[in-house]
Amino acid sequence: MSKPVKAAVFGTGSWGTAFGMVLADAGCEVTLWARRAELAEAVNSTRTNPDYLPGVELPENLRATTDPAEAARDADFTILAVPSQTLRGNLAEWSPLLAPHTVLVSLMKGVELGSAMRMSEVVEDVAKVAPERVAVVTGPNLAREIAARMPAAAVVACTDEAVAQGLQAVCHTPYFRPYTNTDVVGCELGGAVKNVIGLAVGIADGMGLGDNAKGSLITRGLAETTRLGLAMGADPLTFSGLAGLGDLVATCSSPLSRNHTFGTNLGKGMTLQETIAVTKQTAEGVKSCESVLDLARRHGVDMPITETVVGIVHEGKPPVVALKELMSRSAKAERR
Ligand SMILES: NC(=O)C1=CN([C@@H]2O[C@H](COP(=O)(O)OP(=O)(O)OC[C@H]3O[C@@H](n4cnc5c(N)ncnc54)[C@H](O)[C@@H]3O)[C@@H](O)[C@H]2O)C=CC1
Ligand SMILES: O=C(CO)COP(=O)(O)O
Repeated sequence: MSKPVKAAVFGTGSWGTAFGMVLADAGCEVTLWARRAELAEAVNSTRTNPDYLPGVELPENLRATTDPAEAARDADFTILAVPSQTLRGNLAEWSPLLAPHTVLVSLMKGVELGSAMRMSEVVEDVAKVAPERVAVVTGPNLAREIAARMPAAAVVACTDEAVAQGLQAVCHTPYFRPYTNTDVVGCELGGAVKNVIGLAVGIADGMGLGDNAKGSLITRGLAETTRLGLAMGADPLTFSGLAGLGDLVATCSSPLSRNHTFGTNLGKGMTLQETIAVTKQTAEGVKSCESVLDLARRHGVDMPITETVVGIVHEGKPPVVALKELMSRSAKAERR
């Protein structure tokens, strides 16, 4: 019998744990790296992650450690599931420990502040690996639903299709159906920008603006994501797939989305500080809206919804004022 595939998952938060469970259900031997000893101990002794996925029973072939070397040892796939803005520092510590043959896999949906780099670019830069050794998992994958083994499709993207197919094979389960894609740029942009649009839709929901507003924001959000993607060399068709429309719809309709919920709280009138205080998990769009706008400006692309979110979240613009400005922009053709 061949040896089981080994996977290391760095980050024992919601998605790291849930995706670790997917890999374990698909037959991999999975080791989660946790920052806190109490959490690693709880995973190993109770087979649950009480902090991030309470009530979910984790498989036997998944364990946790706080030792990054132990997690990384001999891993065929090294999965990265930490906040986008801490990845660079985290990976600098872990890089020397990685197995030489390992494929690095980003689960993260953000863009680095300052550099405006996508997560796979940060991985290549810090771990000094070629793009063919870096893959991305994205799509409509709310962690709590996956952890409940509710059905979902996903995208595994890598510039090397054979590598994407290898990852697809090791995370395919009866409830998790991954498709391959070689458009890494488009897949990562879809994931990062949908968080910003999720914030916008949440704000609109919190203000009680109705479902027409939601449909309009999702569609125009997808239009500005596609404009940015085209300027960055992505395949526009990626944005009508799971990494684009699929994830936008899930995020913008679900109370499980942290970005959507964050926006809803702002739209209801909470201050930024109050909203941050009640948000226990990573809402990537809060920081990445600034780096997405940075990318848009670098590429000369107009992204009015992203600009509006930055105005509300980082510049203290009242949502009612932002709405008025967005609606009174000069009239345009739908496609240009
Ligand atoms: N939760 C979800 O439904 C999904 C999340 N994602 C993406 O996955 C990434 C991770 O998100 P979640 O697991 O949901 O977040 P989370 O907030 O549930 O967990 C974050 C994890 O990172 C760790 N962490 C926080 N700060 C750290 C630091 N300075 N150094 C090292 N580790 C640190 C935390 O201890 C925790 O284990 C994000 O980019 C998110 O957009 C993608 C798809 C679904
Ligand atoms: O990316 C996600 C679903 O695909 C999770 O969205 P949130 O980070 O907003 O919870």
